[in-house]
Amino acid sequence: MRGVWTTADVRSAEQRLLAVTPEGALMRRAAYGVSVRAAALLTRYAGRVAGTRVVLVAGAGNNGGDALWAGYFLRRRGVAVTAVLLRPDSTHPEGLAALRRAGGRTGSAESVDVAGADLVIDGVVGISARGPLRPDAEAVFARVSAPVLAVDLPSGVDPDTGAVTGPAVRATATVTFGALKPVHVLNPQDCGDTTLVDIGLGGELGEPELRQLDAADVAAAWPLPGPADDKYTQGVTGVAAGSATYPGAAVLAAAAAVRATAGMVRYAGPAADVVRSHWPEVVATGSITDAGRVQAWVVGPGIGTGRQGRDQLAYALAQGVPVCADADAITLIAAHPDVLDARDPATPLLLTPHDGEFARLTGSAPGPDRVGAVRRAARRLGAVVLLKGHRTLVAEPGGRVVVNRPRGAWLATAGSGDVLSGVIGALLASGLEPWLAAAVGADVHARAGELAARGAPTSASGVLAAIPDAIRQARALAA
Ligand SMILES: NC(=O)C1=CN([C@@H]2O[C@H](COP(=O)(O)OP(=O)(O)OC[C@H]3O[C@@H](n4cnc5c(N)ncnc54)[C@H](OP(=O)(O)O)[C@@H]3O)[C@@H](O)[C@H]2O)[C@@H](O)CC1
Ligand SMILES: [K+]
Repeated sequence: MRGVWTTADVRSAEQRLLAVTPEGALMRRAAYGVSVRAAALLTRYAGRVAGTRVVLVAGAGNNGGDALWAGYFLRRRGVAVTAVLLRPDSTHPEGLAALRRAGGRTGSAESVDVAGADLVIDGVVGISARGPLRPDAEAVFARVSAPVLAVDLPSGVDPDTGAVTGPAVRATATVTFGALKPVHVLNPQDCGDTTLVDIGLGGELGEPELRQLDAADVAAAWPLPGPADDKYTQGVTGVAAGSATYPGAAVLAAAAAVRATAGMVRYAGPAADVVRSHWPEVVATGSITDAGRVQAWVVGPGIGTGRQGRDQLAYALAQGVPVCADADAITLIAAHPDVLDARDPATPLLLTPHDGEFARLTGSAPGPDRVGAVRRAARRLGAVVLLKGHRTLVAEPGGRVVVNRPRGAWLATAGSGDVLSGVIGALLASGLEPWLAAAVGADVHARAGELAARGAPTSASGVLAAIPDAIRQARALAA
Protein backbone atom coordinates (compact mmCIF):
# COMPACT_ATOMS: atom_id res chain seq x y z
CA MET A 1 0.00 0.00 0.00
CA ARG A 2 1.40 3.40 -0.92
CA GLY A 3 0.95 6.19 1.59
CA VAL A 4 0.17 9.82 0.83
CA TRP A 5 0.84 12.56 3.38
CA THR A 6 -0.54 16.10 3.77
CA THR A 7 1.71 19.12 3.43
CA ALA A 8 1.42 19.67 7.20
CA ASP A 9 2.64 16.09 7.83
CA VAL A 10 5.50 16.55 5.38
CA ARG A 11 6.51 19.91 6.80
CA SER A 12 6.73 18.65 10.35
CA ALA A 13 8.61 15.51 9.26
CA GLU A 14 11.03 17.76 7.35
CA GLN A 15 11.58 19.92 10.41
CA ARG A 16 12.61 16.88 12.45
CA LEU A 17 14.90 15.65 9.69
CA LEU A 18 16.41 19.11 9.08
CA ALA A 19 17.42 19.28 12.73
CA VAL A 20 19.75 16.30 12.27
CA THR A 21 20.93 16.94 8.69
CA PRO A 22 23.74 19.23 7.53
CA GLU A 23 22.53 22.61 6.23
CA GLY A 24 21.31 22.46 2.64
CA ALA A 25 21.79 18.70 2.25
CA LEU A 26 18.09 17.90 1.82
CA MET A 27 17.63 20.58 -0.79
CA ARG A 28 20.63 19.43 -2.78
CA ARG A 29 19.38 15.84 -2.66
CA ALA A 30 15.95 16.98 -3.85
CA ALA A 31 17.41 19.20 -6.56
CA TYR A 32 19.74 16.51 -7.82
CA GLY A 33 16.64 14.32 -8.30
CA VAL A 34 15.03 17.13 -10.29
CA SER A 35 18.10 17.44 -12.51
CA VAL A 36 18.13 13.70 -13.23
CA ARG A 37 14.48 13.79 -14.30
CA ALA A 38 15.12 16.94 -16.32
CA ALA A 39 17.96 15.23 -18.18
CA ALA A 40 15.69 12.28 -18.97
CA LEU A 41 13.02 14.64 -20.33
CA LEU A 42 15.59 16.53 -22.41
CA THR A 43 16.83 13.25 -23.89
CA ARG A 44 13.27 12.28 -24.71
CA TYR A 45 12.03 15.58 -26.13
CA ALA A 46 15.21 17.24 -27.46
CA GLY A 47 17.27 14.13 -28.21
CA ARG A 48 20.23 15.23 -26.04
CA VAL A 49 21.18 16.91 -22.77
CA ALA A 50 24.34 18.96 -23.42
CA GLY A 51 23.62 21.97 -25.60
CA THR A 52 19.92 22.19 -24.74
CA ARG A 53 18.25 25.22 -23.16
CA VAL A 54 16.40 25.07 -19.86
CA VAL A 55 14.43 27.91 -18.28
CA LEU A 56 13.81 27.85 -14.54
CA VAL A 57 10.91 29.82 -13.10
CA ALA A 58 11.85 30.49 -9.49
CA GLY A 59 9.59 31.88 -6.77
CA ALA A 60 10.52 33.22 -3.36
CA GLY A 61 10.76 30.04 -1.31
CA ASN A 62 12.60 26.77 -1.06
CA ASN A 63 10.74 25.46 -4.10
CA GLY A 64 12.56 28.11 -6.10
CA GLY A 65 15.74 27.07 -4.27
CA ASP A 66 15.27 23.50 -5.51
CA ALA A 67 14.87 24.76 -9.07
CA LEU A 68 18.02 26.89 -8.86
CA TRP A 69 20.08 24.03 -7.45
CA ALA A 70 18.70 21.75 -10.18
CA GLY A 71 19.91 24.41 -12.64
CA TYR A 72 23.36 24.18 -11.05
CA PHE A 73 23.47 20.39 -11.62
CA LEU A 74 22.20 20.79 -15.21
CA ARG A 75 24.91 23.40 -15.96
CA ARG A 76 27.46 20.77 -15.02
CA ARG A 77 26.00 18.58 -17.78
CA GLY A 78 26.45 21.29 -20.42
CA VAL A 79 22.91 22.66 -20.39
CA ALA A 80 22.36 26.40 -20.95
CA VAL A 81 20.29 27.43 -17.92
CA THR A 82 18.46 30.72 -17.43
CA ALA A 83 16.35 31.49 -14.38
CA VAL A 84 13.36 33.82 -14.39
CA LEU A 85 13.36 35.31 -10.89
CA LEU A 86 9.82 36.21 -9.90
CA ARG A 87 10.96 37.80 -6.62
CA PRO A 88 14.56 38.94 -7.28
CA ASP A 89 14.91 40.40 -3.78
CA SER A 90 13.88 37.25 -1.96
CA THR A 91 15.23 34.49 -4.17
CA HIS A 92 16.83 31.57 -2.35
CA PRO A 93 20.38 32.96 -1.85
CA GLU A 94 22.43 29.75 -1.82
CA GLY A 95 20.57 28.34 -4.82
CA LEU A 96 21.07 31.54 -6.76
CA ALA A 97 24.76 31.71 -5.87
CA ALA A 98 25.25 28.07 -6.92
CA LEU A 99 23.55 28.63 -10.27
CA ARG A 100 25.62 31.72 -10.97
CA ARG A 101 28.81 29.96 -9.93
CA ALA A 102 28.09 27.24 -12.48
CA GLY A 103 27.57 29.81 -15.24
CA GLY A 104 23.78 29.99 -15.17
CA ARG A 105 22.08 33.26 -16.09
CA THR A 106 19.16 35.09 -14.54
CA GLY A 107 16.66 37.54 -15.93
CA SER A 108 13.27 39.07 -15.55
CA ALA A 109 10.05 37.58 -16.88
CA GLU A 110 10.19 39.93 -19.87
CA SER A 111 13.84 39.49 -20.79
CA VAL A 112 14.15 35.68 -20.81
CA ASP A 113 13.41 33.73 -24.00
CA VAL A 114 10.86 31.39 -22.42
CA ALA A 115 9.38 30.34 -25.76
CA GLY A 116 12.78 29.08 -26.97
CA ALA A 117 13.37 26.68 -24.07
CA ASP A 118 13.68 22.93 -24.56
CA LEU A 119 12.38 22.39 -21.03
CA VAL A 120 10.87 24.66 -18.37
CA ILE A 121 11.28 23.88 -14.67
CA ASP A 122 8.49 25.15 -12.44
CA GLY A 123 9.93 26.26 -9.11
CA VAL A 124 7.30 28.94 -8.44
CA VAL A 125 5.82 27.45 -5.31
CA GLY A 126 5.71 24.09 -3.52
CA ILE A 127 4.04 22.88 -0.36
CA SER A 128 3.48 26.42 0.96
CA ALA A 129 1.23 27.19 -2.02
CA ARG A 130 -2.07 28.93 -1.55
CA GLY A 131 -4.45 29.63 -4.42
CA PRO A 132 -3.85 29.78 -8.15
CA LEU A 133 -0.81 31.09 -10.02
CA ARG A 134 -0.33 34.81 -9.56
CA PRO A 135 -0.43 37.03 -12.67
CA ASP A 136 3.37 37.36 -13.03
CA ALA A 137 3.89 33.59 -13.09
CA GLU A 138 0.79 33.08 -15.21
CA ALA A 139 2.21 35.45 -17.85
CA VAL A 140 5.46 33.49 -17.97
CA PHE A 141 3.74 30.12 -18.39
CA ALA A 142 1.47 31.53 -21.09
CA ARG A 143 4.61 31.78 -23.27
CA VAL A 144 5.77 28.21 -22.64
CA SER A 145 5.53 25.66 -25.41
CA ALA A 146 8.16 23.21 -24.11
CA PRO A 147 7.50 20.34 -21.68
CA VAL A 148 7.27 21.49 -18.06
CA LEU A 149 8.89 19.71 -15.13
CA ALA A 150 7.24 20.69 -11.85
CA VAL A 151 9.34 20.83 -8.70
CA ASP A 152 7.39 19.06 -5.94
CA LEU A 153 4.02 19.92 -7.50
CA PRO A 154 2.58 22.00 -10.34
CA SER A 155 2.27 25.56 -9.06
CA GLY A 156 -1.27 26.89 -8.78
CA VAL A 157 -2.73 23.48 -7.93
CA ASP A 158 -3.77 23.02 -4.30
CA PRO A 159 -1.24 20.65 -2.69
CA ASP A 160 -3.73 19.06 -0.28
CA THR A 161 -6.82 18.71 -2.45
CA GLY A 162 -5.48 18.78 -6.01
CA ALA A 163 -8.13 21.41 -6.78
CA VAL A 164 -7.55 23.98 -9.52
CA THR A 165 -9.42 27.21 -8.92
CA GLY A 166 -7.66 29.47 -11.44
CA PRO A 167 -4.52 29.58 -13.55
CA ALA A 168 -2.18 26.68 -12.80
CA VAL A 169 0.79 24.90 -14.29
CA ARG A 170 0.03 21.75 -16.25
CA ALA A 171 3.18 19.68 -15.94
CA THR A 172 4.56 17.00 -18.21
CA ALA A 173 6.21 15.47 -15.18
CA THR A 174 6.63 16.18 -11.49
CA VAL A 175 9.44 15.30 -9.11
CA THR A 176 8.40 15.24 -5.49
CA PHE A 177 10.42 14.62 -2.36
CA GLY A 178 10.13 12.48 0.73
CA ALA A 179 6.47 11.53 0.34
CA LEU A 180 3.62 11.69 -2.13
CA LYS A 181 1.22 14.51 -1.32
CA PRO A 182 -2.54 14.45 -2.04
CA VAL A 183 -2.15 16.52 -5.23
CA HIS A 184 -0.17 13.71 -6.85
CA VAL A 185 -2.90 11.12 -6.49
CA LEU A 186 -5.94 13.39 -6.65
CA ASN A 187 -4.85 15.41 -9.67
CA PRO A 188 -2.48 13.32 -11.77
CA GLN A 189 -3.70 15.14 -14.90
CA ASP A 190 -1.83 18.30 -13.88
CA CYS A 191 1.17 16.52 -12.33
CA GLY A 192 1.93 14.37 -15.35
CA ASP A 193 4.21 11.49 -14.53
CA THR A 194 5.23 11.81 -10.86
CA THR A 195 8.52 10.52 -9.49
CA LEU A 196 9.30 10.36 -5.80
CA VAL A 197 12.84 11.15 -4.64
CA ASP A 198 13.78 9.68 -1.29
CA ILE A 199 15.25 12.36 0.96
CA GLY A 200 15.10 10.20 4.07
CA LEU A 201 11.74 11.40 5.44
CA GLY A 202 10.34 7.89 5.74
CA GLY A 203 11.02 7.32 9.41
CA GLU A 204 9.63 10.73 10.37
CA LEU A 205 6.21 10.29 8.78
CA GLY A 206 3.23 9.11 10.83
CA GLU A 207 -0.10 7.72 9.63
CA PRO A 208 -0.77 8.59 5.99
CA GLU A 209 -3.62 10.87 4.99
CA LEU A 210 -4.49 8.64 2.04
CA ARG A 211 -3.59 5.20 0.84
CA GLN A 212 -3.32 3.70 -2.60
CA LEU A 213 -3.51 -0.02 -3.28
CA ASP A 214 -0.82 -1.86 -5.21
CA ALA A 215 -1.50 -4.95 -7.27
CA ALA A 216 0.04 -6.90 -4.39
CA ASP A 217 -2.62 -5.57 -1.98
CA VAL A 218 -5.39 -6.52 -4.38
CA ALA A 219 -3.96 -9.98 -4.97
CA ALA A 220 -3.46 -10.57 -1.24
CA ALA A 221 -7.02 -9.53 -0.42
CA TRP A 222 -8.75 -11.33 -3.29
CA PRO A 223 -10.56 -14.40 -1.92
CA LEU A 224 -9.28 -17.68 -3.32
CA PRO A 225 -11.08 -20.95 -2.68
CA GLY A 226 -9.19 -23.47 -0.59
CA PRO A 227 -9.40 -27.26 -0.92
CA ALA A 228 -11.99 -27.45 1.86
CA ASP A 229 -14.27 -24.76 0.40
CA ASP A 230 -17.63 -25.35 -1.20
CA LYS A 231 -20.09 -22.95 -2.82
CA TYR A 232 -21.43 -21.82 0.55
CA THR A 233 -18.23 -21.40 2.50
CA GLN A 234 -16.86 -18.89 -0.02
CA GLY A 235 -19.76 -16.61 0.77
CA VAL A 236 -23.17 -16.33 -0.82
CA THR A 237 -23.91 -12.93 -2.35
CA GLY A 238 -27.49 -11.65 -2.38
CA VAL A 239 -28.47 -9.16 -5.08
CA ALA A 240 -31.68 -7.13 -4.85
CA ALA A 241 -31.69 -5.02 -7.99
CA GLY A 242 -33.60 -4.15 -11.13
CA SER A 243 -37.28 -4.21 -11.94
CA ALA A 244 -39.48 -6.07 -14.42
CA THR A 245 -39.37 -3.05 -16.73
CA TYR A 246 -35.66 -2.40 -16.23
CA PRO A 247 -33.97 -5.75 -15.69
CA GLY A 248 -30.57 -4.58 -16.93
CA ALA A 249 -29.27 -3.46 -13.55
CA ALA A 250 -30.27 -6.80 -12.04
CA VAL A 251 -28.48 -8.78 -14.74
CA LEU A 252 -25.31 -6.68 -14.52
CA ALA A 253 -25.05 -6.64 -10.70
CA ALA A 254 -25.79 -10.36 -10.32
CA ALA A 255 -23.43 -11.27 -13.16
CA ALA A 256 -20.64 -9.15 -11.69
CA ALA A 257 -20.97 -11.05 -8.42
CA VAL A 258 -20.82 -14.32 -10.39
CA ARG A 259 -17.69 -13.17 -12.19
CA ALA A 260 -16.00 -11.91 -9.04
CA THR A 261 -15.94 -15.01 -6.83
CA ALA A 262 -16.42 -18.70 -7.13
CA GLY A 263 -19.16 -18.83 -4.46
CA MET A 264 -22.90 -18.66 -4.99
CA VAL A 265 -25.09 -15.75 -6.02
CA ARG A 266 -28.76 -15.35 -5.14
CA TYR A 267 -30.96 -12.83 -6.88
CA ALA A 268 -34.21 -11.54 -5.42
CA GLY A 269 -36.60 -9.26 -7.25
CA PRO A 270 -38.98 -8.75 -10.14
CA ALA A 271 -36.35 -9.47 -12.80
CA ALA A 272 -35.77 -13.07 -11.61
CA ASP A 273 -36.74 -14.66 -14.94
CA VAL A 274 -34.49 -12.41 -16.99
CA VAL A 275 -31.56 -12.89 -14.61
CA ARG A 276 -32.00 -16.67 -14.66
CA SER A 277 -32.21 -16.79 -18.45
CA HIS A 278 -28.94 -14.86 -18.81
CA TRP A 279 -27.10 -16.41 -15.88
CA PRO A 280 -28.40 -19.90 -15.08
CA GLU A 281 -25.89 -20.21 -12.25
CA VAL A 282 -27.76 -17.52 -10.25
CA VAL A 283 -30.41 -18.82 -7.87
CA ALA A 284 -33.22 -16.35 -8.53
CA THR A 285 -36.47 -15.72 -6.67
CA GLY A 286 -39.13 -13.07 -7.00
CA SER A 287 -39.11 -11.81 -3.43
CA ILE A 288 -36.29 -10.89 -1.10
CA THR A 289 -38.04 -12.56 1.81
CA ASP A 290 -37.76 -15.93 -0.02
CA ALA A 291 -34.15 -15.49 -1.04
CA GLY A 292 -32.57 -17.70 1.62
CA ARG A 293 -29.42 -17.08 3.57
CA VAL A 294 -26.67 -14.88 2.18
CA GLN A 295 -23.46 -13.44 3.66
CA ALA A 296 -23.91 -9.99 2.12
CA TRP A 297 -26.57 -8.04 0.27
CA VAL A 298 -26.20 -5.70 -2.68
CA VAL A 299 -29.30 -3.52 -2.76
CA GLY A 300 -30.31 -0.71 -4.99
CA PRO A 301 -29.44 -0.66 -8.68
CA GLY A 302 -32.71 -0.16 -10.53
CA ILE A 303 -35.02 -0.99 -7.60
CA GLY A 304 -36.80 2.36 -7.86
CA THR A 305 -37.45 4.79 -5.07
CA GLY A 306 -40.99 3.68 -4.22
CA ARG A 307 -42.51 1.44 -1.58
CA GLN A 308 -41.17 -1.80 -3.07
CA GLY A 309 -37.57 -0.59 -3.17
CA ARG A 310 -37.86 0.74 0.36
CA ASP A 311 -39.13 -2.60 1.64
CA GLN A 312 -36.29 -4.45 -0.08
CA LEU A 313 -33.74 -2.12 1.47
CA ALA A 314 -35.26 -2.35 4.95
CA TYR A 315 -35.32 -6.14 4.72
CA ALA A 316 -31.68 -6.37 3.63
CA LEU A 317 -30.60 -4.00 6.40
CA ALA A 318 -32.30 -6.16 9.03
CA GLN A 319 -30.48 -9.43 8.17
CA GLY A 320 -27.35 -8.82 10.21
CA VAL A 321 -25.04 -9.19 7.18
CA PRO A 322 -23.01 -6.49 5.40
CA VAL A 323 -25.00 -4.42 2.92
CA CYS A 324 -23.72 -2.57 -0.13
CA ALA A 325 -26.35 0.11 -0.84
CA ASP A 326 -26.07 1.59 -4.32
CA ALA A 327 -28.04 3.85 -6.66
CA ASP A 328 -31.77 3.92 -5.73
CA ALA A 329 -30.96 2.56 -2.25
CA ILE A 330 -28.86 5.68 -1.63
CA THR A 331 -31.66 7.94 -2.79
CA LEU A 332 -34.03 6.04 -0.50
CA ILE A 333 -31.70 6.45 2.49
CA ALA A 334 -31.40 10.17 1.71
CA ALA A 335 -35.19 10.58 1.54
CA HIS A 336 -36.02 8.26 4.47
CA PRO A 337 -33.09 8.19 6.88
CA ASP A 338 -35.27 6.20 9.27
CA VAL A 339 -34.86 3.19 6.98
CA LEU A 340 -31.42 2.81 8.55
CA ASP A 341 -33.10 2.13 11.90
CA ALA A 342 -33.62 -1.44 10.69
CA ARG A 343 -29.89 -1.93 10.80
CA ASP A 344 -28.05 -3.28 13.79
CA PRO A 345 -25.28 -0.64 14.15
CA ALA A 346 -22.75 -3.48 14.17
CA THR A 347 -23.85 -4.54 10.66
CA PRO A 348 -21.47 -3.04 8.13
CA LEU A 349 -23.01 -0.66 5.61
CA LEU A 350 -21.26 0.44 2.47
CA LEU A 351 -22.61 3.25 0.30
CA THR A 352 -21.43 3.89 -3.26
CA PRO A 353 -22.68 7.35 -4.32
CA HIS A 354 -21.74 9.42 -7.32
CA ASP A 355 -21.64 13.18 -6.76
CA GLY A 356 -25.39 13.72 -7.18
CA GLU A 357 -26.26 10.90 -4.78
CA PHE A 358 -23.63 12.16 -2.35
CA ALA A 359 -25.29 15.58 -2.35
CA ARG A 360 -28.67 13.99 -1.68
CA LEU A 361 -27.22 11.87 1.09
CA THR A 362 -25.27 14.55 2.93
CA GLY A 363 -27.05 17.75 1.90
CA SER A 364 -24.09 19.16 -0.02
CA ALA A 365 -21.96 18.35 -3.05
CA PRO A 366 -18.46 17.00 -2.33
CA GLY A 367 -16.85 20.31 -3.42
CA PRO A 368 -13.13 20.75 -4.09
CA ASP A 369 -12.00 18.90 -0.94
CA ARG A 370 -13.38 15.51 -1.91
CA VAL A 371 -11.26 13.63 0.63
CA GLY A 372 -12.51 15.79 3.49
CA ALA A 373 -16.10 15.47 2.27
CA VAL A 374 -16.07 11.69 1.97
CA ARG A 375 -14.28 11.28 5.30
CA ARG A 376 -16.88 13.42 7.08
CA ALA A 377 -19.74 11.53 5.42
CA ALA A 378 -18.33 8.14 6.47
CA ARG A 379 -17.94 9.33 10.04
CA ARG A 380 -21.41 10.85 10.22
CA LEU A 381 -23.20 7.91 8.60
CA GLY A 382 -21.18 5.26 10.42
CA ALA A 383 -20.67 3.60 7.03
CA VAL A 384 -17.99 3.00 4.47
CA VAL A 385 -18.54 5.53 1.70
CA LEU A 386 -17.19 4.98 -1.80
CA LEU A 387 -17.39 8.27 -3.69
CA LYS A 388 -17.29 7.58 -7.42
CA GLY A 389 -15.33 9.81 -9.71
CA HIS A 390 -12.29 10.01 -11.89
CA ARG A 391 -10.48 9.37 -8.61
CA THR A 392 -12.72 7.02 -6.66
CA LEU A 393 -12.33 7.47 -2.90
CA VAL A 394 -13.23 5.00 -0.18
CA ALA A 395 -13.54 6.25 3.39
CA GLU A 396 -14.34 4.35 6.56
CA PRO A 397 -15.79 5.86 9.74
CA GLY A 398 -12.40 5.63 11.49
CA GLY A 399 -10.92 8.11 8.99
CA ARG A 400 -8.84 5.93 6.67
CA VAL A 401 -9.24 6.81 2.99
CA VAL A 402 -8.13 4.88 -0.07
CA VAL A 403 -7.79 6.63 -3.40
CA ASN A 404 -8.10 4.61 -6.55
CA ARG A 405 -5.39 4.67 -9.22
CA PRO A 406 -6.36 6.36 -12.46
CA ARG A 407 -7.03 4.01 -15.34
CA GLY A 408 -8.65 6.20 -17.96
CA ALA A 409 -12.24 7.40 -18.12
CA TRP A 410 -13.69 4.44 -20.02
CA LEU A 411 -15.68 3.32 -17.00
CA ALA A 412 -18.02 6.30 -17.34
CA THR A 413 -20.55 4.16 -19.20
CA ALA A 414 -24.14 3.17 -18.42
CA GLY A 415 -24.43 0.19 -16.11
CA SER A 416 -20.82 0.37 -14.96
CA GLY A 417 -21.92 1.20 -11.40
CA ASP A 418 -24.16 -1.90 -11.30
CA VAL A 419 -21.12 -4.01 -12.14
CA LEU A 420 -19.10 -2.34 -9.38
CA SER A 421 -21.74 -3.01 -6.75
CA GLY A 422 -21.91 -6.69 -7.75
CA VAL A 423 -18.15 -7.06 -7.43
CA ILE A 424 -18.11 -5.35 -4.04
CA GLY A 425 -21.05 -7.47 -2.86
CA ALA A 426 -19.17 -10.65 -3.72
CA LEU A 427 -16.11 -9.45 -1.79
CA LEU A 428 -18.24 -8.53 1.22
CA ALA A 429 -19.84 -11.97 1.13
CA SER A 430 -16.42 -13.57 1.16
CA GLY A 431 -15.73 -11.83 4.46
CA LEU A 432 -13.43 -8.95 3.45
CA GLU A 433 -13.75 -5.96 5.72
CA PRO A 434 -16.02 -3.45 3.94
CA TRP A 435 -13.39 -0.76 3.48
CA LEU A 436 -11.04 -3.21 1.79
CA ALA A 437 -13.87 -4.85 -0.17
CA ALA A 438 -14.81 -1.45 -1.62
CA ALA A 439 -11.22 -0.44 -2.39
CA VAL A 440 -10.24 -3.78 -3.90
CA GLY A 441 -13.54 -3.99 -5.81
CA ALA A 442 -13.01 -0.50 -7.24
CA ASP A 443 -9.47 -1.41 -8.27
CA VAL A 444 -10.49 -4.58 -10.12
CA HIS A 445 -13.47 -2.78 -11.68
CA ALA A 446 -11.15 -0.06 -12.99
CA ARG A 447 -8.67 -2.64 -14.28
CA ALA A 448 -11.54 -4.44 -16.02
CA GLY A 449 -12.63 -1.15 -17.59
CA GLU A 450 -9.14 -0.53 -18.90
CA LEU A 451 -8.77 -4.07 -20.24
CA ALA A 452 -12.21 -3.97 -21.87
CA ALA A 453 -11.60 -0.61 -23.49
CA ARG A 454 -8.00 -1.00 -24.73
CA GLY A 455 -8.23 2.49 -26.24
CA ALA A 456 -11.81 2.44 -27.54
CA PRO A 457 -15.20 2.84 -25.90
CA THR A 458 -16.50 -0.15 -24.00
CA SER A 459 -19.77 -0.99 -22.22
CA ALA A 460 -20.82 -2.37 -18.86
CA SER A 461 -21.08 -5.81 -20.47
CA GLY A 462 -17.52 -5.41 -21.71
CA VAL A 463 -16.35 -4.47 -18.21
CA LEU A 464 -18.21 -7.45 -16.80
CA ALA A 465 -16.56 -9.84 -19.25
CA ALA A 466 -13.12 -8.46 -18.37
CA ILE A 467 -13.40 -9.03 -14.60
CA PRO A 468 -11.59 -12.41 -14.62
CA ASP A 469 -8.74 -10.93 -16.69
CA ALA A 470 -8.55 -8.00 -14.28
CA ILE A 471 -8.18 -10.39 -11.33
CA ARG A 472 -5.55 -12.37 -13.27
CA GLN A 473 -3.70 -9.16 -14.07
CA ALA A 474 -3.52 -8.04 -10.44
CA ARG A 475 -2.40 -11.51 -9.34
CA ALA A 476 0.23 -11.74 -12.09
CA LEU A 477 1.65 -8.30 -11.27
CA ALA A 478 1.88 -9.27 -7.62
CA ALA A 479 3.54 -12.64 -8.27
N1 LIG B 1 11.92 21.99 4.01
C1 LIG B 1 12.84 21.21 3.44
O1 LIG B 1 13.68 20.66 4.06
C2 LIG B 1 12.82 20.94 2.02
C3 LIG B 1 11.93 21.63 1.19
N2 LIG B 1 11.95 21.44 -0.10
C4 LIG B 1 11.26 22.32 -1.00
O2 LIG B 1 10.73 23.44 -0.32
C5 LIG B 1 9.39 23.66 -0.72
C6 LIG B 1 8.63 24.42 0.31
O3 LIG B 1 9.30 25.62 0.45
P1 LIG B 1 8.73 26.85 1.29
O4 LIG B 1 8.08 26.35 2.51
O5 LIG B 1 9.86 27.79 1.43
O6 LIG B 1 7.62 27.46 0.39
P2 LIG B 1 7.27 27.48 -1.16
O7 LIG B 1 6.30 26.38 -1.45
O8 LIG B 1 8.51 27.53 -1.95
O9 LIG B 1 6.47 28.85 -1.29
C7 LIG B 1 7.16 30.05 -1.14
C8 LIG B 1 6.25 31.22 -1.04
O10 LIG B 1 5.48 31.38 -2.21
C9 LIG B 1 4.37 32.22 -1.93
N3 LIG B 1 3.15 31.69 -2.55
C10 LIG B 1 2.13 31.01 -1.97
N4 LIG B 1 1.21 30.65 -2.85
C11 LIG B 1 1.64 31.12 -4.05
C12 LIG B 1 1.10 31.06 -5.34
N5 LIG B 1 -0.05 30.43 -5.59
N6 LIG B 1 1.80 31.63 -6.35
C13 LIG B 1 2.97 32.24 -6.11
N7 LIG B 1 3.54 32.31 -4.88
C14 LIG B 1 2.88 31.78 -3.86
C15 LIG B 1 4.26 32.31 -0.45
O11 LIG B 1 4.73 33.53 0.01
P3 LIG B 1 3.87 34.89 -0.01
O12 LIG B 1 4.19 35.52 -1.34
O13 LIG B 1 2.43 34.51 0.10
O14 LIG B 1 4.37 35.64 1.13
C16 LIG B 1 5.18 31.17 0.00
O15 LIG B 1 5.72 31.35 1.27
C17 LIG B 1 8.90 22.29 -1.00
O16 LIG B 1 7.75 22.29 -1.81
C18 LIG B 1 10.09 21.69 -1.70
O17 LIG B 1 10.10 22.09 -3.05
C19 LIG B 1 12.92 20.52 -0.68
O18 LIG B 1 14.04 21.27 -0.97
C20 LIG B 1 13.27 19.39 0.24
C21 LIG B 1 13.75 19.91 1.51
K1 LIG C 1 6.38 23.96 -8.28
